[in-house]
Amino acid sequence: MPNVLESIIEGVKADVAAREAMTDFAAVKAASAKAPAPRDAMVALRQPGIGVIAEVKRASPSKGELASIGDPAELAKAYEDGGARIISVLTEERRFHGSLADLDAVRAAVDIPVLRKDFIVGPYQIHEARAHGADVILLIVAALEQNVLASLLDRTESLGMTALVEVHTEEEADRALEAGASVVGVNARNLKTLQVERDTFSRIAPGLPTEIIRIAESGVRGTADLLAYAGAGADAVLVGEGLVTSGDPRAAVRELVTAGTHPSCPKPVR
Ligand SMILES: O=P(O)(O)OC[C@@H](O)[C@@H](O)c1c[nH]c2ccccc12
Repeated sequence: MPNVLESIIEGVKADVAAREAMTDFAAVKAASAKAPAPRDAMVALRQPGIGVIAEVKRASPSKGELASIGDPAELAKAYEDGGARIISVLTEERRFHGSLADLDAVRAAVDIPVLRKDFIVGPYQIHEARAHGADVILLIVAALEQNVLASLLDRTESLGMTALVEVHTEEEADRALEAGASVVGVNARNLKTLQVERDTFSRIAPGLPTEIIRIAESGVRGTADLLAYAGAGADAVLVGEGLVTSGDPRAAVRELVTAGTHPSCPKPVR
């Protein structure tokens, strides 16, 4: 039996193959070269205080449908108004009900950097992300062989984008560093079991070199969770479900941003 991550990736590969049959690699590469220059996510992430990366997330494999998002552009604008530093857009279709159309809509609506959140398996999706205006790409260590991870990271950076390299274990964190990651995301949700393991971040983050930007992913429902991650050394938190189910995403982001920039909020040690 394939685990959840493996079965998601199987679907993603089939979807990429279908898109590639319509628009070949050379064409998507040419489109990525013509896209307006990427925004600098590192500058956004280095602002003082704990940043909020707010996610446009319609559904998840663990919970099914989370929110009916009629207008992803409007949601992204609310996040930006609320003070988010980066907008994450899920583009995986089968389990997360996202799309490249969502990415396009968000890109057109906001000025801050945009993250394409998907299960990247090859260079095609990186050029595709750039062609659709992405500034940041998620690379999931657990989904990639080491040499592939390193080459996708290089390709992301050579296109002027930033890679958020996602890990769940100390071994994966070592692989992220070995590949040359500068931004590491620790996902509290284990993508093989879908369980949220709350101490994952505090276990892994202290072992990362001080210059690495650390993002705490998943399980943030309110300011107490943000402050706990801040205390464990997070530079930013990535929040999906807590915002899309809040009823008032602008206010929900604002509350997190206020807590993350308050003088009493623990700061990363570096
Ligand atoms: O909805 P949450 O618990 O706030 O989590 C957001 C984000 O961390 C989660 O969507 C995520 C983290 N890494 C991923 C990789 C693929 C898909 C989704 C994810």
